[in-house]
Amino acid sequence: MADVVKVAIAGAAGRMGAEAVKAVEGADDMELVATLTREDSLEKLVTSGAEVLVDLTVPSSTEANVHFAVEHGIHAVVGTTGWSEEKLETLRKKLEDHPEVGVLIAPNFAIGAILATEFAAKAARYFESVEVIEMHHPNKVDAPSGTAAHTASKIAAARAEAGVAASPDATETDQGGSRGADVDGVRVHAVRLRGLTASQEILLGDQGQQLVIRHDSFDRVSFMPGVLLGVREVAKHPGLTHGLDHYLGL
Ligand SMILES: NC(=O)C1=CN([C@@H]2O[C@H](COP(=O)(O)OP(=O)(O)OC[C@H]3O[C@@H](n4cnc5c(N)ncnc54)[C@H](OP(=O)(O)O)[C@@H]3O)[C@@H](O)[C@H]2O)C=CC1
Ligand SMILES: O=C(O)C1=N[C@H](C(=O)O)C[C@H](O)C1
Repeated sequence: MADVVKVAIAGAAGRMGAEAVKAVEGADDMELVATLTREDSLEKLVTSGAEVLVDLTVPSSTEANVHFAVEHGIHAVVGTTGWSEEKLETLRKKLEDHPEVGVLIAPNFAIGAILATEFAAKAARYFESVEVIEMHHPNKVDAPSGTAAHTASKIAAARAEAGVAASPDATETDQGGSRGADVDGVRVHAVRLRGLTASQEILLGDQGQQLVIRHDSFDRVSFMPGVLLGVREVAKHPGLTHGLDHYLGL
């Protein structure tokens, strides 16, 4: 890519999209060539000459947007949630036909949240019990959060690799899903509360002790350095990258 990266933002009218527009406009090494709302045709990506699509839309839109970008040789930096393992696998296969294209699916762009997930995965093998609580603003449309699902999966993988048993739980009746969602065997609880932006707590328990790893995003500016890093790096990483931790050398 040239010194100045041509960027398009889908979901530009949304909470994250509006913040990303400001961030890209403020970056000397980027040019915002297109903003897309739900009404816009994806052809705008091609006609604007975009080199990188930043997708900050909704779970029901993101897959089509990213596949369109890949088919047209445009890299994609994706913050939108809703990427199941099945959807990721479909995308991996599509990328095999476009080996020069890079896609970053980032469940969370905030460095603190990325580190919290890493620390939790590292700690998970040493504790008998682990559960995740995510807390967000009440306008969020999906639960559990993409970050919490990603964190739980990484915790589960780390525990499986270390041969740690499932967290003990004597629950016999669970009315209304009180025990939360089961993500790869790890319980994930979702709170929706006015005043919050995005928080995550990982509770790790063992006999007579508890470790709590917590991260709070108080403002969406917390995500912007990660978005810009993704835009700068994505072309250097062809294929699918799941998690900004891979660009950070974590
Ligand atoms: N990875 C990260 O660090 C972060 C990820 N997120 C995720 O980013 C996504 C966006 O969050 P947020 O900004 O709060 O949500 P918003 O609902 O505020 O914004 C989403 C925007 O996308 C628009 N949209 C929907 N479909 C399309 C489409 N096909 N093309 C263009 N625009 C479209 C929506 O329009 P309409 O209103 O008409 O539906 C809306 O304006 C969510 O999945 C959220 O979980 C959020 C924060 C951080
Ligand atoms: O919708 C949000 O706000 C957020 N979504 C992402 C998620 O689902 O993990 C990232 C962050 O938690 C904010």
